[in-house]
Amino acid sequence: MAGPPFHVLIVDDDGVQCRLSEAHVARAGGRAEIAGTLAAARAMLAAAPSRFAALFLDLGLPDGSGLELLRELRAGGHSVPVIVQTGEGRLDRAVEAMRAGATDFLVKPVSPTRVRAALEAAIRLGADEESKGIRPGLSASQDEDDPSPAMRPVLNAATRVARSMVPVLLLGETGTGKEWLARRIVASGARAARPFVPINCGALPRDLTESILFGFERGAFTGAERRSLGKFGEADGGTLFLDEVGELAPEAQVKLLRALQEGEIDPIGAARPVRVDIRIIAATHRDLRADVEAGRFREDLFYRLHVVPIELPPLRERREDIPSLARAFAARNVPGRALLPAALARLQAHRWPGNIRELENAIRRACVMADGEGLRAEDFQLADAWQPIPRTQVIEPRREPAAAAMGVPPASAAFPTLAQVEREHILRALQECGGQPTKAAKLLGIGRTTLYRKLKEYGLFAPDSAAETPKV
Ligand SMILES: Nc1ncnc2c1ncn2[C@@H]1O[C@H](COP(=O)(O)OP(=O)(O)OP(=O)(O)O)[C@@H](O)[C@H]1O
Repeated sequence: MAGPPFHVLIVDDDGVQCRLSEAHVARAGGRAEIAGTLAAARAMLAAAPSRFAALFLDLGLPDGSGLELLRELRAGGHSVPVIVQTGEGRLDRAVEAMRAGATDFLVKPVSPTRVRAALEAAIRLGADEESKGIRPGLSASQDEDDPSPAMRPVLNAATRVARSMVPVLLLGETGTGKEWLARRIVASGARAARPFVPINCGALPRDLTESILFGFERGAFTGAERRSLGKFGEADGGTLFLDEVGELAPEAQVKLLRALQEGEIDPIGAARPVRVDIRIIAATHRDLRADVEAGRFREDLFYRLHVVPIELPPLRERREDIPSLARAFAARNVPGRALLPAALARLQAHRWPGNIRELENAIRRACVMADGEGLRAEDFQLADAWQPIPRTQVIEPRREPAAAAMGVPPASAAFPTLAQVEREHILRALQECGGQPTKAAKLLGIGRTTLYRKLKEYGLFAPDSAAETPKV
């Protein structure tokens, strides 16, 4: 790395590990200093608090855990980037380290490229903070001024991870704002000005997954007329948002794991691997742990992604946020149009199976339909939600087609639109199969992914559909 020489403190009692880390620091253009105990590290940091551009911190030290030192540093307002190193199988400690304010964590044995990427990112982070002052974390916006009790821990967790490099896994039903939160996290971190590349893993065609993710060289295969960077290449230096990560095919899971572990990728047709420096934020509405148990998702990949899980509550559990969100969406559509009290009451009473996305769509539609000054309760045609279906329970037949359900355009009652018919037909298939999506997909002659997409499109995802994940 170019620039003036910098100092890195290696806190580790393992001589071999110290030499390895020292070599990495030297290769990156820095100078390493070594502390074999917590006491030595404390003394060195106290003597020259701003001497070190970064710390490598081992957790198991002769006189205690490295976490103690990390906590002391953060409690004292010290923001030096700290790269924690843990032994294999100690990912629980990594979560703790992250919560204590670690910048990144490496699981030993760790590849040299991964160490180098971590070190360079840490130094950059430190330099950024020096020039800009410590970042305050997520900035406030309408619904964050006074968030609901359900959102408070979410926003706090987001603030904590914003400054670090650790992988974050965002959990929550469809439309709860997982991508929104991912962008907020990135916007207040050191990578704010770097690329944010979202990928919907559920929409990756199997045969093209590798080339879309990792890119290819010109002439790598018939039709490869130009070199392609791939999503990893595009996100280099920035953040990759892996949406619906639970939908990744098994082969793609292996490749993703390698990219995360090694910090390098193999574009198709490339002579050698390419080093990438990427922060990963993944999201899923599924119960990934159950997928691991059922053999659908690789356990090792799960642990790589699940370092800091943050769960977004469904909108029905944060009803206090509905007025501010609704007002913000209304203002975005037609500035100055007020939401009348009866309309707000109606919005607060609805179940919102499609969550914030459904609310946003409902407001957008109401803004188009309404002709008065303000939005009235009658301007919102909110369909009853599809209730979560216990497997044994049969859905009550719906009396009316849900014209205003998310994604279904309004139509005259006399002649339903194609979308309405499709929605009703899907509901009937689910009813026939006791609410099991896999069976319903078979019955409908479509793939499970297509069915999920349609359920999502029509706002039909049951609130605990993640728990209802079908068996493959
Ligand atoms: N707190 C918020 N303030 C304003 N808009 C929000 C907020 N949260 C979510 N949104 C908006 O709601 C919509 C849905 O959010 P988002 O796409 O992030 O959900 P998601 O959980 O990623 O959905 P999916 O699982 O379907 O991909 C987006 O248009 C987003 O901008």
